[in-house]
Amino acid sequence: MTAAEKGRTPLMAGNWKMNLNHLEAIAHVQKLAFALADTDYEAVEVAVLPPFTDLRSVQTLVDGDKLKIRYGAQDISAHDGGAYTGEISGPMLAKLKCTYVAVGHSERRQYHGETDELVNAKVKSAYKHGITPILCVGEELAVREAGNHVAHTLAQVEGGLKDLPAEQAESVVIAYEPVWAIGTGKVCGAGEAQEVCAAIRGKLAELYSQDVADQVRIQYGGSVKSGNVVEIMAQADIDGALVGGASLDADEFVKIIRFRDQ
Ligand SMILES: O=C[C@H](O)COP(=O)(O)O
Repeated sequence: MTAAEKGRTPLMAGNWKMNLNHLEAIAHVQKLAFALADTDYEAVEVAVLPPFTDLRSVQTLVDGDKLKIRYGAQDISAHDGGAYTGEISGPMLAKLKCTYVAVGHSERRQYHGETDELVNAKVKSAYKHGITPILCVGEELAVREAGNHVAHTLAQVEGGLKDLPAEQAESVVIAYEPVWAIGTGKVCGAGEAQEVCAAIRGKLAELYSQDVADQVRIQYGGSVKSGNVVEIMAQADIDGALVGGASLDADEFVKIIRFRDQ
């Protein structure tokens, strides 16, 4: 059964990473909104995760034009405020009405040394301020080659959700992103992605309950494009995509969002 058949609304989120200034952000969101005008947002949820500096512009556009595109941030501080130079807090993101925040993206883990413990603190900070975390997990190439990809990813899920109550866990979004497939053009086979996403759902059932596991949306991320999204979205435990590079091309992102039209 696909996500929709299970009652989980697919979430297509564009992670812009460190791309597009606030003026480019406005043009990009306007183009997306125009192209998505007749989209049934009840059937597919659309979100963009721009850099922090774009959030106010995106908020103004979304509010002003009553767009149904949601937005969020790419990171959140574990702290609510204070002497943390360069950090952006949950209260700041909540004030900007962010719906989502990506937490523990592999680029944060790799370049900024984020541990499961810190990721867990950020997940809790997001919930504390009413923002839904998109918890990113996934293995590096060496881990997959050693055959430890499932265990590695499940450990990240468990670490990221540590001590999180079921009422919060049931709304978390988990993005499975094999690191070796990010920005490389090497897409993880849909069946391989499904194997890990099914294991993630199994872990959620073990940590919480089958009911919680059935509610959580699990995205796949890593070189998603219009040419492979249909096969990815046909997998039983994949409920959306976290799209990097392809989300910067409005036409391509729209084709991904409208995967059902293919
Ligand atoms: O957050 C998005 C992922 O890192 C995937 O990026 P990508 O679509 O450029 O491979």
